[in-house]
Amino acid sequence: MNRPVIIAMDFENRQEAERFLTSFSGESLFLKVGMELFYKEGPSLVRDWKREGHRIFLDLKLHDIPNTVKRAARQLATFGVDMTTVHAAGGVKMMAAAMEGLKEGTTTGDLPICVAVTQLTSTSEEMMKEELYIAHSLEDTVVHYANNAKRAGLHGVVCSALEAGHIKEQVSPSFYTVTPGIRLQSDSHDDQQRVVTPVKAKSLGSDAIVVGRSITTADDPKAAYEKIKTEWRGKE
Ligand SMILES: O=c1ccn([C@@H]2O[C@H](COP(=O)(O)O)[C@@H](O)[C@H]2O)c(=O)[nH]1
Repeated sequence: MNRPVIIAMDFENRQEAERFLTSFSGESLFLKVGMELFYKEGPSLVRDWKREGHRIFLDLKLHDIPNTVKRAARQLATFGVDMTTVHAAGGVKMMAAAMEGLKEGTTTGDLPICVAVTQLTSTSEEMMKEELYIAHSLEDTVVHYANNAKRAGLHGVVCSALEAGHIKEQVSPSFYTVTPGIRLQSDSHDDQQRVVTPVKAKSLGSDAIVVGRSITTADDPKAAYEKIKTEWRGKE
């Protein structure tokens, strides 16, 4: 996969999302459908966007007992998505169950890339220790969860680009790192804590960036997307 910029389609409904897509006039994009849009529009939206030539990252962050996650993953695999998520906090058995479910449900033979959320990019070191009561450093925790994800047979993790290099070093250079929390220098951080620019994400070695509001709320979304893509990939 060629260093994608994945656009987080955090819209209230299909109409708003598709109004946004008109700025891209038929271009094939990598679109992340999260809980808000999926709970409103369901699998038909995902199938339609796939048919239109977009790649789909269905980001539902499964987190439950292994049997429930396996059964949910089996259903999810039938949508033909390109990438999906579970929470690493569910443990190795839960993540392995998700992989089993995806394998059972995949009808085309193309298994979606499954990545585990290590620590949300809205979590700070302080919050992790004081609220979540995790006694290790944020970086050690992220790397530990990434190792668990590898043991469970997942393809990679969701983390901040700040941790991508350590994951490559300590888990595997080919372990896929998907990194949200991307902001241009001038942007507000909003609710994100571990934030980097596209240029920095590139230098830190992340494989894919996820960008929502910096594109979706920009005055000119297409221009914002192109600027981010150029910073992230360099001129093509
Ligand atoms: O740790 C995580 C995991 C997922 N996300 C998702 O990425 C986008 C980021 O949106 P921005 O508007 O660019 O902040 C959003 O859909 C999150 O659900 C994340 O941010 N951090």
